[in-house]
Amino acid sequence: MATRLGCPLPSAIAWRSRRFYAARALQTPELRQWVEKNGGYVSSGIELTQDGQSGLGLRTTQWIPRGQTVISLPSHLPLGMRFDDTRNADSEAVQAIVNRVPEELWALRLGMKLLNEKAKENSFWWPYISLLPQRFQIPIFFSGDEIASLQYPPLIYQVKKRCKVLYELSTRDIPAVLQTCQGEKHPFAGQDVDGGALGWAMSAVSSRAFRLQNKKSGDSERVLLPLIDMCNHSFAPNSRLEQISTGDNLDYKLQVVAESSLENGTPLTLNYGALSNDLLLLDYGFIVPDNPYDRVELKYDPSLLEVACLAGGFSNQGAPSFASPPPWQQALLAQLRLQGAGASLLVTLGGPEIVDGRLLAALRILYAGDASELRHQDLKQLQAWGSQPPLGFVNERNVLRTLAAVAALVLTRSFATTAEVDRGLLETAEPSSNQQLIVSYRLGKKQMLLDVVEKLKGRLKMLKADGKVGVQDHGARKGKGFG
Ligand SMILES: C[S@@+](CC[C@H](N)C(=O)[O-])C[C@H]1O[C@@H](n2cnc3c(N)ncnc32)[C@H](O)[C@@H]1O
Repeated sequence: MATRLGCPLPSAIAWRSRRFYAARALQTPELRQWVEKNGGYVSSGIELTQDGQSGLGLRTTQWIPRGQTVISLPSHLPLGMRFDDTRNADSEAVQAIVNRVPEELWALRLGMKLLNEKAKENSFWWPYISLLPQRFQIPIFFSGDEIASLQYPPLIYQVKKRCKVLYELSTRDIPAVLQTCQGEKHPFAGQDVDGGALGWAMSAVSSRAFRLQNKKSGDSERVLLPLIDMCNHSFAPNSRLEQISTGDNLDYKLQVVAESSLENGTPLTLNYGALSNDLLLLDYGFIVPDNPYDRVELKYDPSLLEVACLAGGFSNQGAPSFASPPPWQQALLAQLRLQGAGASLLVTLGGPEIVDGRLLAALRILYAGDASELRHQDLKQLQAWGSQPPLGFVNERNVLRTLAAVAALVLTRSFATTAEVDRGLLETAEPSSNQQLIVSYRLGKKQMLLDVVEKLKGRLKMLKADGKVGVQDHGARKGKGFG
């Protein structure tokens, strides 16, 4: 079982029918016609294209003015859960299977619907479904060795968790439901729904679904948007998705609108959301270099702080007691939710804030000699950098040194290769290969930690350079104190 976890999806390709292998790009006029025939609109100024890096995409074939609608879909074209839809009602078996899928694996829930539609090749959505990619370069399809070579424990944990759920569903839960369905009642035309098929369905949905407001229930739901989902991602997109109410009833349409004027030949891009590289890789199979939403996650761990404190130059004597701080410090750590019931120990390094505010505040508190030092501070101030070190020069110096050592320790403890080795590997990796994706991903995390160390060292230098820093102006602060 342990070895299968890395790759429980052997037959993703075998599951697919021969007809399914037709070149996707060749079928794209059919998709356009299908959208138009079913009440949608597609501007004559856009076309589908293909490149080696991001697959299919949409591109302008003429100048498009800002604000122009380039695609419009009526509300019956998106493919969502919609079990009440009588036209393409799911069988009881599919509903029974979906009910066994954990809620957090929403993509798989919707994917089951997709598998059901796919089995009926004459389904309403077939012109769209037949264009979905045959394979996905996402970590649940990586080999065990490739998953291990991601090197970053939080992501490896997530990948293994997904693999385990898929494995259990496909070997235990789904067969239990399907063995009760024979002949015409079989929702997938007698085909096994194994880990490969399930993994395919989950990947198809996780890499393409959009979150929309359900006008009837008011809830948000994830749906697949034919043709619109051919837009690739950018954090600085040139198009936006709009959900527009039509008339007085609850009906709506979905539109892709040009955010700026677009020159001929411009790829249409949408923003998939404020997603870290972990989520982009897990769900979509790509990463964005210098992603502003990416962070390195770690657990708030007193023993790590202890080692970092010593590595930062503190002697054993005089070092704070990280594992069992005095009660006044414990009370503040609890307010930061780093201790006690309801604690949330996940903290981050990287991003514009350099380190998680809670970790910064915790260290400032732990290095404070006694509660009176904090009486003119509030927790909000302690979680931010500000122009002055809130608890004085010595406290801030200790905090910065310890944080830099934490980042360096995470770098050396978590990752089996150095950034330098990874850069060398990238020079020889095949473009668009799993190896290139994996090494780029882990190198991004390492670079982020190296940047954190550099930024903290920079702050340390500035702290020394400014003679005034460290003189606490207690008189200037009023109220809000908790000391
Ligand atoms: C919603 S689909 C977009 C259409 C897709 N390119 C296709 O071939 O069907 C999302 C997928 O497109 C690719 N993609 C989108 N934006 C990308 C980007 N900025 N860089 C690399 N790949 C991207 C990824 O494979 C992702 O899973």
